[in-house]
Amino acid sequence: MSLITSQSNSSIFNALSALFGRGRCMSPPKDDEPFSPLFLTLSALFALVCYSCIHYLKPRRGSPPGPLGLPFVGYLPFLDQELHTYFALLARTYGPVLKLTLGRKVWIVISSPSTAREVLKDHDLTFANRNVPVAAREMTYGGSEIVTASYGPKWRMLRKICVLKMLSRTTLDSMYGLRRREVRESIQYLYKRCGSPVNVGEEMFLAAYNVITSMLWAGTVKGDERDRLGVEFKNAVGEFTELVGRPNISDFYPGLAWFDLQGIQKRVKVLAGKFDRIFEAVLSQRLGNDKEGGQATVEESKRSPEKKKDFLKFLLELKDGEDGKTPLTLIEIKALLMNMVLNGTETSSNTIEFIMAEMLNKPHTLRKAQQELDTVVGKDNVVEESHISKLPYLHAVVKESLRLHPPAPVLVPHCPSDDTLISGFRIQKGSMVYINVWAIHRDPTIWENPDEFDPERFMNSNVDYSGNHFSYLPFGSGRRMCAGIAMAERMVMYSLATILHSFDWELPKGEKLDLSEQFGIVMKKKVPLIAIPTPRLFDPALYK
Ligand code: HEM
Repeated sequence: MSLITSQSNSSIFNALSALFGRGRCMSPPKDDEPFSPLFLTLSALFALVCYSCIHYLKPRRGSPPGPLGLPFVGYLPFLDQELHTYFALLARTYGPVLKLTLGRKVWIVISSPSTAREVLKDHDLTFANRNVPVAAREMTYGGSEIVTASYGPKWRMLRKICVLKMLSRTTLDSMYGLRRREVRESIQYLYKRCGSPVNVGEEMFLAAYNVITSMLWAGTVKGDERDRLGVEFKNAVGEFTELVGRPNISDFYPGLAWFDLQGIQKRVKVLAGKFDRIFEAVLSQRLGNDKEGGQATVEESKRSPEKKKDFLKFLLELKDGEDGKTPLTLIEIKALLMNMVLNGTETSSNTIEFIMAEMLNKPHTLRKAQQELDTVVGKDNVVEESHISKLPYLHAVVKESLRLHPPAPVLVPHCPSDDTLISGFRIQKGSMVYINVWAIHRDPTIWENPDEFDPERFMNSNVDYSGNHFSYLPFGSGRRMCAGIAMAERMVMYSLATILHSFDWELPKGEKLDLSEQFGIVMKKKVPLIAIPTPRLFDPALYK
C-alpha cells in the first residue's frame, strides 16, 4: 500500500472541491496593470499559504512525530479509509505514538503494548473521555448513552446499570432460557436450509439480534419476517458503524458541520429515525400494557416467567425510581436500548463469521473443535451453556480470531481531558486517541507468525479478556473497556458451539475463501461468508 493512496477518501476530495470550487482559467495580468486585482489576490493567497505552512507544519515542542500534511487540510487528503492497516503502516515509520493533523483536529495513534498501557492504565482517568463524531451524536440521543457519554456522574450511573444489573453474571444466568430458545430456533431454521448455501454472518446476526431483543423486550423475529427484518436491521447497524468510522469533514472543520458536505449526518439521521420508531413502538406498547392493569401483566408473567425479567421492565422500574437512586428518563432508556442493540449484535455476529471463515480456511481446526464438542457434549445431545467452560480448544479458537480480527480494531477513540505526556510526547487535551489493537495483535515482536490463524497459541496460556495483558486487548482496558464482555462471551461461545456441533460446514463448489477485512468502528468481512451446512447429529429430534 502506498503512503498516499488512490483510494484515499474520494468522498473527502469531492467535498473539498465542492467547498472551494474547481479552478477557473485565469488570464495573465496586463503590463500596464502591475497591481491588478488578480495580482493582489494571488499575493494575499501566497502570504496566507506561507503563514499557514508555518502554523500547521511547524513541529510543536514535545509533539509526537507524524507525517507532514498540507496547509489548512493537514493530512486529510492522504488518509485511507482502512484506518487500521493505514495506521499500522504509518507506525512503521513514525513509531508507536504518532500524530496526524486533520483540519482542526489532532489524531494520536498508539501502536504498542507499553504505550497502550500508559494511556489505558497509568493515565486511565485522563483518557476516559470521548470525542464524539458528529455522526455518532445523531444516533445517541445527544450523548445520553454509555459509549459516547463524557466521563462523569451520568456515565457512571449508566455504566453501573449496565455492568452491575443488566449484564451481570447473575442476570445473564437468569436469562439463559431466552438465549437457549433463540439459539435453538436458529438451529431449526438452519436445519431446514441444509444442503443450500447460507449467509453465515446474516444468520448469526439474526440469532444475536433475537437473543438481545428477547432479553431487552421479549421480542423476536420469526417466520416470513425473519429474513426480511433481519437483513434490514443488519444493513442498518452495518451502515451506521461504517458511517461513524468514516472520516468526516464536519468533524475536522466543526464550522462546516452544518453543511454536512459528505451527507453522512443525513444518512445517520435517517437510520436513527428507524431505530427510534422501533423503540417508541416497543415502549408505548409496554407502557400501554402496564396501564391496562397490573393484574393482566402479573398473570402474563406467571404464564411465561422469562417475560417478567426482561430488561425493559427492569429499566422502567428504575425510571419510576423504585430504588430512589437511579431515576432514568425515557430518552436514557431508549439510549440504553440503542446501546445494547448496536453493541451487542454486529460485534458478536461478525466475530462468529470471521471464526467460521478462518476455520473453513484451516479445516483441521474445525475438525478439532467438533471432536472436542463430541467428547464433551456427545452426538446424542444438544449443547448447553453449562458445557462451555469444558471447551478449552473452542475458547482458544475464539481468542485467536479476536486477535486477528478484533471487532473494534482501534477501540472507540479516547480523549484526554488534560495535556498529558505519553512516552515523553505531549498529547494535547481534546485530541482523538486511537489505540490500534489490530496492529498490536499482529506485532511480530510479540506474536510468532502473527498473520497465521493458530488457536494452539492460546492453549495453556493465561492471556484473557481482562485488559491486563496489553498485547491482547479485543475488549479494551480500563474504565471504558467493554461493558458487555460476559454477554459477548456467552453469546459467541454458545452460538458457535451449537452451529459447529449441529452441522458440518463447507464452501459452495468453486467458491474461494476471502478473509479480507473492511474497516468500520465495528470491523466486518469485506466479502460475506457463504457456506453450506449439513446435519451431523444422528437424531433429527435434536434439531427441533
Ligand atoms: C465480541 C463482542 C464484543 C467486542 C469485541 C467488544 C469490544 C468493545 C470495545 C473494544 C469497546 C471499547 C473499549 C474502549 O473504548 O476502550 C467496547 C465498548 C462497549 N461495549 Fe463491547 N464488545 C463486544 C460486545 C458487546 C456486547 C454484547 C455488549 C452489550 C450488550 C457490549 C457493550 C459495550 C458498551 C456498553 C461499551 C461502552 C463502554 C464505555 O464506553 O464505558 N459490547 N466494546
